[in-house]
Amino acid sequence: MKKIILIYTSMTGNTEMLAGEVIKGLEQMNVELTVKEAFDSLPTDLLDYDGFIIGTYTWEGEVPNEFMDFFEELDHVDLSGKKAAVFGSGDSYYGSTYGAALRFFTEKITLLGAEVLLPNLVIDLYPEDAELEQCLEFGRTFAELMFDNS
Ligand SMILES: Cc1cc2nc3c(=O)[nH]c(=O)nc-3n(C[C@H](O)[C@H](O)[C@H](O)COP(=O)(O)O)c2cc1C
Repeated sequence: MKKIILIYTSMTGNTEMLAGEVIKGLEQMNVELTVKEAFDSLPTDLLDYDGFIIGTYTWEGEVPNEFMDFFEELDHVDLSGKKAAVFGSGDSYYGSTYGAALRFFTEKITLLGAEVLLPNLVIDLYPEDAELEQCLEFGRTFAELMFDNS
């Protein structure tokens, strides 16, 4: 069974709602899932899993505080062979920095050797029903692609 860890942070609950649906999608598949919050996680946690999913909002064009140490310490971890995906809530009002934290994560984990299986899923603020459905599909598809890639 494939082992997947989902690590997320959410200040006002939007990314948490998205995470709930991604988790449901993953749970519909035959995977062993661990869920942790960013403040409670270390990049070395990723080494114990076949795949990982990051859920994050964006704060002033940056990775939010709760993920900052994790993000910086990632540089010391070899992610070769790991499958990954990134999702989160942002606010399109912020224009060029809309969902920027997701892009920072994707760029870094790619450089560190991870294979990003899906395009980043950024949702504008609070998710509507159709967007919750997209999150569920995101989780299901991630699990499916992990099997296809093995
Ligand atoms: C001070 C401040 C700065 C923000 N900066 C950005 C930003 O640069 N880019 C973006 O996409 N969203 C930005 N946001 C919006 C949050 O990412 C958005 O509200 C998100 O839904 C919060 O997710 P959460 O509910 O999971 O905490 C900012 C919000 C605040 C209050």
